[in-house]
Amino acid sequence: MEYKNLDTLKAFAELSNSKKASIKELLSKERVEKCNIAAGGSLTYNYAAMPVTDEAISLMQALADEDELVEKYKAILSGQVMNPGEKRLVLHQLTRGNCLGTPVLADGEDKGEFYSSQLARIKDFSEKVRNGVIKGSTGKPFDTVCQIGIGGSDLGPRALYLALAEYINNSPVKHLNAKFISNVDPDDAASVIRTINPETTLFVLVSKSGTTLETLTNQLLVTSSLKGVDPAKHLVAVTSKTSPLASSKDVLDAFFIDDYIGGRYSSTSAVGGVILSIALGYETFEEILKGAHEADMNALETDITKNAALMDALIGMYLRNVYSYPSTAILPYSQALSRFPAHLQQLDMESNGKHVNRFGEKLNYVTGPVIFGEPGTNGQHSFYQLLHQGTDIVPLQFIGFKENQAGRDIVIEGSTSQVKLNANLAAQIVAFALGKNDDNPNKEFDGERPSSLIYANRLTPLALGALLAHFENKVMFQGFLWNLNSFDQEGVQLGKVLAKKVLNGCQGDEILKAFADLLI
Ligand SMILES: O=P(O)(O)OC[C@H]1O[C@](O)(CO)[C@@H](O)[C@@H]1O
Repeated sequence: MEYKNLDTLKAFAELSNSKKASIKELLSKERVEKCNIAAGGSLTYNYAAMPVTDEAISLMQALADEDELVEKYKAILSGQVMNPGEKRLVLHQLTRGNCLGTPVLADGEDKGEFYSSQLARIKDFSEKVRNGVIKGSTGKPFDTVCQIGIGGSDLGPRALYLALAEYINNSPVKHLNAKFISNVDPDDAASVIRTINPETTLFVLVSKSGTTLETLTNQLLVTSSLKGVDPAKHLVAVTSKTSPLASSKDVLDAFFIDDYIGGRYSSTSAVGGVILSIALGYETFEEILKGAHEADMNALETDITKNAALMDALIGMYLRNVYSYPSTAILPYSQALSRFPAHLQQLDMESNGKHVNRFGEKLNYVTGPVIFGEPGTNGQHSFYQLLHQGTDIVPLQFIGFKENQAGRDIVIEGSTSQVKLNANLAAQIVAFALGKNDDNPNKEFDGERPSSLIYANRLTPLALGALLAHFENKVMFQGFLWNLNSFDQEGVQLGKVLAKKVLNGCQGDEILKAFADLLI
């Protein structure tokens, strides 16, 4: 859908060209207290340090209304085809609740029913593994679960597990160690196999397509290493019903994900549900789903000052298309979120790193930004020099929590470590925004570096679910704004084809062979 009329976009552009807002001039105590949006799942999104004036906000509201962004979201939720090319539905939000209250039927199947039946199976299976009813082939209960998968079959589930491991350790809920194998690099699998006891480890083989080279290779590498056990009793599959894996006899059980759920949007399906329920308890996974559903409900707000994901999306587009900033940094001040930026790289860059619109027409505007990031305060000792004094301005997305997860802390020089962490977070937001004058240019900070902050009291399963869904919905709204198909990934296919060509001897492609000869 093109914009009904381009006045809003033109006004948007003129606004920034003619009178670029200054964060230094905008920022105040009152603005910090005013620019908060409840995002669901105990999260709050704060945009006080973004260069958006009231005028820009009213233009963004007009753009959201003109482009019918919430209506498009409702169309997705009700199972309408959004992508003309693929005739595919986009149903990942349905895995955590039914926002519109009506079941989504696709080819006659009640998808809500399918998802709840899969959840029931995950609950039953994970409880039996955790309480020793389901044991390994030598009769020992499982104490470790290991996911074999890559991309969306690895990044989201791994990020969510790492985000809650310490939280669970500091709770009465039993914690089964989870490990992850993803890369076809044999050292990846070796580094995990060396640390596990085959008799007490259950492997979760995750591949929606059931054809991904890395995952199938690792399945054989792992099962060939399992001495003294029957591999089929130590392996479950998570795949689509239409994949070759669905009918494999080499697995103890199989859980299914809907064809209409993209890999990078699949953490709240069985792709994340099986391993998270076995490792952290089904109730923990249920809380993640609850938080994600609350964020999905928040994303239905038509008033952008009440819709955190939509405001985040609009500001992101403003900084990308009007200020022409090429990248965005995700900076969680929480070591538990160490792999969350990596998950968001796939979510954002594989969704909106596109050069044609939904109708296959070449675009004449820029689309998805480069996403990178590391937890704070570590990033401060790594790449913050460029963020503060580099020649490129990089929009920043901070994430922070008032309390830690492990419950263990120490007071040194009058403050706890958690307070020191958040003192750095608050300081960085202000340093980026306001900078510092200095007679020595090398010590001068221009400021005017835009940032947002998502915060909550503590990184709980509920907050984590909402955080996951917030970014999924932000990326979805930006895809609508850029008129893209955010739910395919043609850009990853060429590399796979050429890799297969190398494995088959390069078939006369001398440049390909020249590089292959350097390495093989
Ligand atoms: O789950 P599968 O089908 O093995 O795919 C793994 C990943 O490969 C991709 O298809 C391409 O990177 C991702 O979108 C997906 O998450």
